[in-house]
Amino acid sequence: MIVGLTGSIGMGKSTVAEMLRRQGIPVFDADAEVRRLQGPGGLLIQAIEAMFPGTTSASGVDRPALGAAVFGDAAALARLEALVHPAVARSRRLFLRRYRSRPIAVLDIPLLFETGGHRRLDAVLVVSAPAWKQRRRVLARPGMTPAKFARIRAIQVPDAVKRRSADFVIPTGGTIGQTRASVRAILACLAARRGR
Ligand SMILES: CC(C)(COP(=O)(O)OP(=O)(O)OC[C@H]1O[C@@H](n2cnc3c(N)ncnc32)[C@H](O)[C@@H]1O)[C@@H](O)C(=O)NCCC(=O)NCCS
Ligand SMILES: Nc1ncnc2c1ncn2[C@@H]1O[C@H](COP(=O)(O)OP(=O)(O)OP(=O)(O)O)[C@@H](O)[C@H]1O
Repeated sequence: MIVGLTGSIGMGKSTVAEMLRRQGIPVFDADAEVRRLQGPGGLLIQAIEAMFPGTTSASGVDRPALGAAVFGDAAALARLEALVHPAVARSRRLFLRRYRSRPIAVLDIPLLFETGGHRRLDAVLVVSAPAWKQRRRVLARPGMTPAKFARIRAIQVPDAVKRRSADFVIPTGGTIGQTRASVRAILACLAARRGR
């Protein structure tokens, strides 16, 4: 069973992904893959430098600089995505091949709905918290500003739409313990579905 995990900025994807890993479930982390491809010696560095001059150095992509170039400029973001997404898709295929004998493998993909990947999955999990909590969490991050947060929110599929399209919503507005309990309940439900 291939299960997608997604949610908007700061909703708790990484936190839930870690909980799933602790249950022994393989989780593909699309964001980590992007970081690897853009990090020191990463495969995409040269192409990104050619497209966005001055945004890379020996230590890889200067993420705040690249973010400033693409968040708020739809055409620039589309060009970057056209470079990054096929490379991530390749790694995802390798991951799925590697874990194909497992009962469940999870794909943690921030842009699952934005890229239409949800159509090829057996189930989609969406992490969701009230907008004010999302805002408070994100603005507490170093380097984040209200303007940058607004630009990112504007290009993401809204939380309400994601929730409507989910097979399971994982509420992340409460305590970590509550989130962990709902993750466990969903895993039990997926196991029961598999057995049917
Ligand atoms: C522009 C980059 C370098 C900025 O990096 P930075 O560390 O400052 O931000 P980070 O990656 O943590 O993203 C911040 C938030 O924006 C969201 N976000 C990132 N890229 C996109 C995008 N193309 N569309 C919508 N939201 C996005 C993330 O999910 C996250 O919620 C980086 O986000 C990037 O390379 N994005 C393009 C690749 C991509 O689409 N990645 C997302 C999923 S694979
Ligand atoms: N009940 C909860 N469930 C999940 N996260 C919680 C909860 N309560 C508080 N948090 C906090 O909210 C933050 C969520 O951040 P996390 O990095 O998991 O989000 P994300 O969706 O992966 O973000 P991004 O899209 O920016 O990568 C963490 O700091 C986490 O500790």
